[in-house]
Amino acid sequence: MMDTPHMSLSVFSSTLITNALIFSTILGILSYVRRPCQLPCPPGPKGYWLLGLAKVPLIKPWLTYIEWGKKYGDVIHFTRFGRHYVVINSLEAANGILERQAQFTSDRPTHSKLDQIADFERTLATIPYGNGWRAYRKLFHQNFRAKASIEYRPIEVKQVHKFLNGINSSKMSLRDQVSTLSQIVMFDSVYGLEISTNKDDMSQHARDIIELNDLQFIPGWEAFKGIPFIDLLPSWFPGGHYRIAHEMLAEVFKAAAEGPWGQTLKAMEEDENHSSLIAKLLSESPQNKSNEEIELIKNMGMQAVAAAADTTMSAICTFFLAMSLYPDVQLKAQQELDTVLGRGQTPTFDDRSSLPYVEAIYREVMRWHPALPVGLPHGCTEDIYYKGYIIPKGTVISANIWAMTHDESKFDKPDEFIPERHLDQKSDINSILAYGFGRRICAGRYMADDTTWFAIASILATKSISSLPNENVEDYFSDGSFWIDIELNFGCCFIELDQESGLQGDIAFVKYLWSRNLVR
Ligand code: HEM
Repeated sequence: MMDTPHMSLSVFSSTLITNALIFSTILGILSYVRRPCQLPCPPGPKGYWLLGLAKVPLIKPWLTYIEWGKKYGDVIHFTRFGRHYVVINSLEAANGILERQAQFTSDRPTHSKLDQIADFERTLATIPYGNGWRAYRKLFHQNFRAKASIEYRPIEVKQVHKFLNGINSSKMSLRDQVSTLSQIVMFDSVYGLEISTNKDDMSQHARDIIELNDLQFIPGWEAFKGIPFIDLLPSWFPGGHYRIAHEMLAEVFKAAAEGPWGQTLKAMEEDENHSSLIAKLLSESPQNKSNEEIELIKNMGMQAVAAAADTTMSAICTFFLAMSLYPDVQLKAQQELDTVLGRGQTPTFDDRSSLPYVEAIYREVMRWHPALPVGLPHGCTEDIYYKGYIIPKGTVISANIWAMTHDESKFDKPDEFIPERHLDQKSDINSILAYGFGRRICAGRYMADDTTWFAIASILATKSISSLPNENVEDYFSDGSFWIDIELNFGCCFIELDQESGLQGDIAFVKYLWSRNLVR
């Protein structure tokens, strides 16, 4: 077989299925045999004997899980290639599993050989639970907790004002401008560096991380990782593309960590007034810093930029979309701003508590279209129990944040954008479900909260958003784990899928690797 894009996809896919079937049957038997059987797993779609579900939903999967939930309940279990998956559809169950049993549900499913090839230990979001995660999370927390995040506000103000000044004259699309804003705030804060567009090399590396990772967040898609020896397959062999993709990720992680790091060290040498988080951390007792500590700081910078890139962009783009569709909401917010601040005045962070309607808009943005509708997958390190069911050790657990923020029993007309629903609620960041759960809750949420709120308030105070061309809201959103492309060209989710099938996802993934010349 030739190592070429011209290889027939049908031959490829049938071989892939055969291999997957053999491997997964073995895995299925092993996992079935070792599965504790005193209690049943939660109900869910069964798929094939031992193999489990051949197909998992890849197109807006959160909607399929809501449908499954109507049949199976709010905790759904399925297996794929011998791996156990649980999807949680309700806040009550998320509290019972991810919060109250957090000591056993705070892992990430990144223990395979492929995960090691990808170097997932470099990012806090993907490093397995344990001492490595604790040290990394501690460093992140010290620099991005509520109090520390206040330090970045002057940069947020500067960059949001720059964004507003350029918004009408920029040659970039609105999405690219918002994407640039989301990243520049982080580059400036962490490294003291400015990017001019989201197409800059440094910026592109951060986005490549997101793109290569996108499907990994969808429950069941990454089940192939458990197939024995998959990391050893040559690139031309069916399934060999997974190794290539994971090697690519390692390269991208490295480039994203080393590039801005090197530039910051240079800037520190050349400019004695250079200020940034990295410079601050390096100047604190530099002689006592071990190589491990230096690596951790370096990786934290890369993680911060990558984590902020598409999430913050998604939230701000969602805000633009909502304002274009709900002009009355926009008017009401502008009246509040005019009354509290005076017409044409831009807000400051000190004004936040005096602007309850603007606050409600921010909270509704986070509810209406959460940036990561199925969050990031948690891993289960022990057998745990919930309402008479067992969730076996090793299960990949996903919180369907979308289902929780569109729960009709809690939110009247959940598909509509109604900020008023938050007006009499206590303003507590920890109640924003879009930031996730338990010990793996978003480590950058205070800064994300500041940046997103400040952008929303400043845009409302200075601009009027007119209507966007498309009537169908869902058309503005991509199908994968990340959201939104205002121009409808699916910039966030790198694969357009036309069928709800795991195999289609694999084929689309191979096509993507070919199209980017990533298959060698
Ligand atoms: C609107 C913007 C953002 C949203 C909606 C968001 C959402 C999330 C979610 C859902 C998770 C997974 C939580 C879980 O596993 O249950 C997460 C993890 C994470 N986020 Fe954010 N995020 C945002 C912005 C940011 C920013 C700006 C940073 C960096 C300063 C950041 C850093 C992280 C990190 C490091 C993790 C991994 C934490 C861990 O695994 O221990 N995020 N985020």
